[in-house]
This record gives sequence, structure tokens and C-alpha cells, in this order.
Amino acid sequence: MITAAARNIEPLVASRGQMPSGIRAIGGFAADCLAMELETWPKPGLVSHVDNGSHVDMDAGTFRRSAAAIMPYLQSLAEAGALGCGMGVLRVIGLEAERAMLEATSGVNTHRGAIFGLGLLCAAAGARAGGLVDPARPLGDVVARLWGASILHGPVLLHSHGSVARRRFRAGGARIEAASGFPSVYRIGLPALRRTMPATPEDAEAARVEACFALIASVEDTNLLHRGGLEGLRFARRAARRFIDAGGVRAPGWRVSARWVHESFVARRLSPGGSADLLAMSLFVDAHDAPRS
Ligand SMILES: CC(C)(COP(=O)(O)OP(=O)(O)OC[C@H]1O[C@@H](n2cnc3c(N)ncnc32)[C@H](O[C@H]2O[C@H](COP(=O)(O)OP(=O)(O)OP(=O)(O)O)[C@@H](O)[C@H]2O)[C@@H]1O)[C@@H](O)C(=O)NCCC(=O)NCCS
Ligand SMILES: Nc1ncnc2[nH]cnc12
Repeated sequence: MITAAARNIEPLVASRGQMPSGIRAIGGFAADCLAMELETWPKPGLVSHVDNGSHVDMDAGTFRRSAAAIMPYLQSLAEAGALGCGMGVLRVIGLEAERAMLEATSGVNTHRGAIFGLGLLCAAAGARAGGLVDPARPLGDVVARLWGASILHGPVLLHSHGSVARRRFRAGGARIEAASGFPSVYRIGLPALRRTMPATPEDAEAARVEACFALIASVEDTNLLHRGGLEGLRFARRAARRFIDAGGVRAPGWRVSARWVHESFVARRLSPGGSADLLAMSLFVDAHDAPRS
């Protein structure tokens, strides 16, 4: 499928038919990672196939429509990465993806953070599969190396919830995370996924729950700051940390404790949307980067 953004970028269209199949699969797999994030429960305060968490304006259907709408743009980002495009082109595609998301959700922001972070990882996967960088280099390093400086010095959204929270609380947010090569993915999300070593589909969901809680326990999530201020961020991190320190999904009766944490977030209207995005990114990286020996 050729997106409006890709129509504006002639080399992308001209070379699409010649893209190796490994590159052609990147966008679809990234959308699968968004679906796996959604199909994870209990996830404190977040929307899932089971309930709407702390949200009244979106449900699982909204997220599914959003993921389907942005999938072709994630694929365009992979192809742009394979063609060696700079941040200017990636930003055009990213902004088009945000518009497609808002159209699919009737104006609700479901995946802006994921479009940005997962989108950059798709571009990095494209660059690596296209032979533009060392094939052993982790995707996060590829993002930092190829686009880190432009991410930090690019235009800033002045009125987003995230930018208000970042200014008010001096938080880093999605741009710092991406420009530094996604430390939360590599140091927190990915190790949590891998240490729980899924053997069955049910175990795979448990591994995603573990990674989600581990991320909430450490990420400076501007969504939590937006909804709950510093108090909300601290509450969320402490509750998630207690769950992990008590053994996480390896503790007997973990589902009951995880559900209790989920309900305590809903009672406070807290929603760690940044950690949800980082969970999807961890799943993407888990499949693309070999474990370090
Ligand atoms: C660079 C942008 C991402 C700019 O966005 P912004 O200025 O808003 O920056 P951040 O605050 O840093 O966060 C943006 C979103 O990223 C997620 N996020 C939050 N904290 C982190 C973190 N520490 N690390 C990584 N990611 C993080 C989070 O996204 C999720 O939350 C969104 C829902 O938010 P909101 O609408 O506020 O939701 P509600 O609480 O529901 O609102 P109300 O009900 O109260 O009304 C959702 O999207 C999740 O994904 C942050 O929101 C970027 O947007 C940008 O510059 N884009 C331009 C395009 C571009 O450059 N693209 C590059 C190539 S793809
Ligand atoms: N499952 C989810 N619930 C709420 N906000 C999110 N942002 C990204 N994924 C989310």
C-alpha cells in the first residue's frame, strides 16, 4: 500500500518493488507488536481487550483501528530508512501517520508516542536490512547514530500534554528516550521480557505483563505526569516496583496482585501511555536484535 506521505517521496515509490522481503515485512510486524501490547492484561490503567482502564474516550476497538491506519506509514518509515533518508523525510511520514491515526479514531490520541518511537525503530530496521549500517548494531544504537542529533534539535510540539508536562516537571520524554537509543527498552523492557522466557502463549502474555510493570517502575512517563502530576508518577512507580520486587509474574497469585494495581491506577485516573508504547517497542526489538551473549 502506498501512503500519501510516500507519494510525496518519489524515490520511495520508485524503489518499493525492489525492496527485499525482509524490509517489506517490517511495518506489518510493528503493527503486530501494537496488537500484542493491547492484548496484554492486567496493564495498570491502560486499555486492553479486557477493559478500558482509566480511559472513557477509547477502547480496544479504537486501538485496533489506529494500529491498522498507521501500519502503512510504519512500513514507509522502514523503506525510508532502507533508502538512507534523513530525519526531515521521517518527520513528514510521522506527521502523516499522526493524521491517519486521528482520522481513524475520530480525534483521539492513541498512538502518537508509538508512531514516533516504533516508527524510528522501523526506520532503523530498514537501514540495517538495507545494508546501510553494521548488521550487528542494535536498532536503538542505529536510531541514536543516524538521527539522534536531529531528534534533539528538531521542532518541538508546544501544546501537547507531553510538552506541558515536560516543561512543568523538567521530564525527558519520548525525544530523549529515542535520541539516547531507547535505554528504557534495552535496560528494562527487553531484559524483563527475556528473563520470563515464554514457553506457551499464556506465558508470553505474562512476560508482557512483567515488562509493562518493569517499565512503569522506572520510566519518567509524561502521560502519568500529565494526569497525576509528580504525586501520580511516584505512586505509579512505587506500585509497579512493589509488584516486581515481590517476584512479578513468577510469584504465586500474581494475576490477583497485578489486577489490584490496575484497579488502583483506574481509581486515580492514571494511565502510563509511554510505558505501553515502550512495551510495544521492546517486543519489536526482541524479535529484531539477537540476545547479547
Ligand atoms: C516527539 C513527539 C513524540 C512529541 O510529543 P510530545 O511533545 O507530546 O512529547 P512527549 O511528552 O515526550 O511524549 C509523546 C508521547 O510519547 C509517549 N511517552 C510519554 N513518556 C514517554 C517516555 N518517557 N518515553 C517514551 N515515550 C513516552 C506518550 O504517548 C502515549 O500517550 C499518548 C496519549 O497521550 P494523551 O493524548 O496526553 O492522552 P490522555 O491522557 O488520554 O489525554 P486526556 O484523556 O487527558 O485528554 C499516546 O499517544 C501514547 O502513545 C506521550 O504522549 C512527536 O509527537 C513528534 O514530534 N512528532 C512529529 C513527527 C516525528 O518527528 N516523527 C519522527 C519519525 S516517526
Ligand atoms: N493500551 C494503551 N492504553 C492507553 N494508552 C496507551 N497508549 C499506548 N497504548 C495504550
